[in-house]
Amino acid sequence: MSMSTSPNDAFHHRSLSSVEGSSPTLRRTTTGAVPKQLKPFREQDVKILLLENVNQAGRDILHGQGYQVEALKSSLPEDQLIEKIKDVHVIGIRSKTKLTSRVLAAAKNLIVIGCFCIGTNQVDLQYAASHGICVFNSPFSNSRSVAELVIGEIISLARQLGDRSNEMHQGIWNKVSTKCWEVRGKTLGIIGYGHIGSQLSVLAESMGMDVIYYDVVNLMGMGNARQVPTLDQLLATADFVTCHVPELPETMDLISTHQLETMKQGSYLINASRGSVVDIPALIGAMRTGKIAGAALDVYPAEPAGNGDYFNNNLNSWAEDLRGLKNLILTPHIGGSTEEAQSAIGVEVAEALVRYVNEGVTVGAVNMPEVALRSLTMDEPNHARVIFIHQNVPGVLRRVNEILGDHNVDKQMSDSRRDVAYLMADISNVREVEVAQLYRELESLKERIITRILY
Ligand SMILES: NC(=O)c1ccc[n+]([C@@H]2O[C@H](COP(=O)([O-])OP(=O)(O)OC[C@H]3O[C@@H](n4cnc5c(N)ncnc54)[C@H](O)[C@@H]3O)[C@@H](O)[C@H]2O)c1
Ligand SMILES: O=C(O)[C@H](O)COP(=O)(O)O
Repeated sequence: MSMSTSPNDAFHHRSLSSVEGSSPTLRRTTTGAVPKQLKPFREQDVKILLLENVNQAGRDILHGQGYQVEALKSSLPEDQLIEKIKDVHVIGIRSKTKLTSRVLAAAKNLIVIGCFCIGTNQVDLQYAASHGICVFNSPFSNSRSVAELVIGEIISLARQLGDRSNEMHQGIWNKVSTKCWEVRGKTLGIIGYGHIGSQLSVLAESMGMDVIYYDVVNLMGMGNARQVPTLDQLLATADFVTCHVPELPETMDLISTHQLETMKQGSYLINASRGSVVDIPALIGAMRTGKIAGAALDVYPAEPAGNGDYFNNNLNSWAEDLRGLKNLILTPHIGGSTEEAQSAIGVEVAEALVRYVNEGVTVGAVNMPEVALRSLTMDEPNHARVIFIHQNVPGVLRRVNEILGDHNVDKQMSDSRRDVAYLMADISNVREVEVAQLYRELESLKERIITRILY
């Protein structure tokens, strides 16, 4: 049957969503049945691609819904990603997979992205929003893990633990105390006092450190920690400087030659935020002169796609210079890699994806307005939930409500964020043929980005 000839057929095939140029593939569960929850399609038709070894706890939740889940251990090169993303309705990634506008343009069926991590800099959030693709992350489930790693690094740098351990592995006994320090009484300077920075502040104070921090926002300090007005003041005062800012144009090379010169002689630098935040050639220079006595890096401008890949000059031209430095701890982006953090993130993001796919709820989204209506129950038979993502321009709500006005609208919520608006409405006592008509009318509005009708 041709899809364009039958309203029912168009409705069936497009009941999850319609994106310009997509090939609709999803169908409803059973014709005419009273849904227990809003399930607009057979769950087994929902295709999910998970990259970068998303935790089992998250995979179990998605499998538990009956979705088709393909999980890969590493990220994919762009050409392979473009091929794979064409088909899927949901993609789950971590920090390495770059979802650029070029990649997303190929994702014709995609309705939602789950970042199973904190950072969302790897996704073109604006492009995604303007194409009706919702993005979720896990804003703080790995914050504690990062803070604990940094505490370990502060002590390791102060005691040159990495070097002593390497020497012992080579059979060399080298017992030294020169330039090895207690951390008690030393000053920790935290750049970016958000979820991670503030956790770290508490842990550092409990070891007897003085804590200062610099942030673009005015924030209350934990314990005795105090905010300083300028980055230069922090750099000139701290014995240990640690970066916990997001990747933004303003944080690119936040620590470069001038900042390293401003730091105290023999101080230490830690970066577990993003690789773009520290100018690594400048750091190499400062460590060679002894200005910086030690450093710990967990993140790099370019990172290998998966385990077993090389970290060398082919990836970053200075990698081998870096590897030759003393008292430098290099870790492969493991700040958030603990069992606790990964399973918590897996559950949190997978649940957000399920809520979005099944109920259209955007609470916690990072690029869409946050909209929720309570779940429908058995007491509300023959309901349909209309989701209309549209351009945020005057007059659309009036036109949408003219269309919905022929039905009994039980509840409705609408909100906007920048250029994109999200409307959700539950209508009752609606027959399938009416829903199909409703769908077509909403789709005909020129401001429409995506229409979904869940029933
Ligand atoms: N290494 C890892 O595995 C790992 C794990 C989690 C997060 N991260 C990175 O750490 C970053 C910080 O995480 P978070 O959860 O603490 O984020 P957050 O958003 O809670 O805090 C970031 C803080 O940085 C501040 N900030 C922004 N721009 C700034 C600037 N130019 N100068 C000073 N302060 C600035 C913000 O105001 C905010 O208070 C994340 O964006 C992510 O990139 C890395
Ligand atoms: O943004 C984050 O949460 C961290 O950088 C961790 O990223 P990962 O999940 O890729 O290890």
